[in-house]
Amino acid sequence: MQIYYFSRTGRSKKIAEQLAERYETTARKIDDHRDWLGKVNYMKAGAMAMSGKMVPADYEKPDPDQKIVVVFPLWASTMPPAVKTFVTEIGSGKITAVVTSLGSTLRKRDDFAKVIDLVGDQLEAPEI
Ligand SMILES: Cc1cc2nc3c(=O)[nH]c(=O)nc-3n(C[C@H](O)[C@H](O)[C@H](O)COP(=O)(O)O)c2cc1C
Repeated sequence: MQIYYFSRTGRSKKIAEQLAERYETTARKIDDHRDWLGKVNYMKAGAMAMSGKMVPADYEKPDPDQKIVVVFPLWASTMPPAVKTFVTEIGSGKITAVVTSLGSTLRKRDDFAKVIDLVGDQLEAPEI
């Protein structure tokens, strides 16, 4: 089990770390080296996600023979740009997506091996 995450405010990171602990592995960060915090960056984040943009992303290369789980926040009903990069490079069909959000769910989901929606204020690590 390989657990990856992208997180702006820490909710997805927390879930990834809980899963990593459960499966006795480490949570690996998908890192775009950008600061998405603050109001202006929030707007930028939404606009970039909505337009389907990708940004370069650093991450430890996954072993293709092991299961890949990615925990990430829903941005404008879709993936954050760095997650889109990861999914495009690795192939969505191999990935179980765990999507954290406040109210809505991932719109385009059929390409993933599986999608688990974690919606609301209080999130708990799901069964994978
Ligand atoms: C740019 C942006 C767009 C968002 N769009 C949505 C959305 O469409 N639907 C929703 O329910 N939550 C939306 N959210 C809320 C986040 O998905 C939610 O707070 C998430 O759990 C945050 O995870 P994180 O702490 O790992 O960044 C959005 C947040 C951001 C920053």
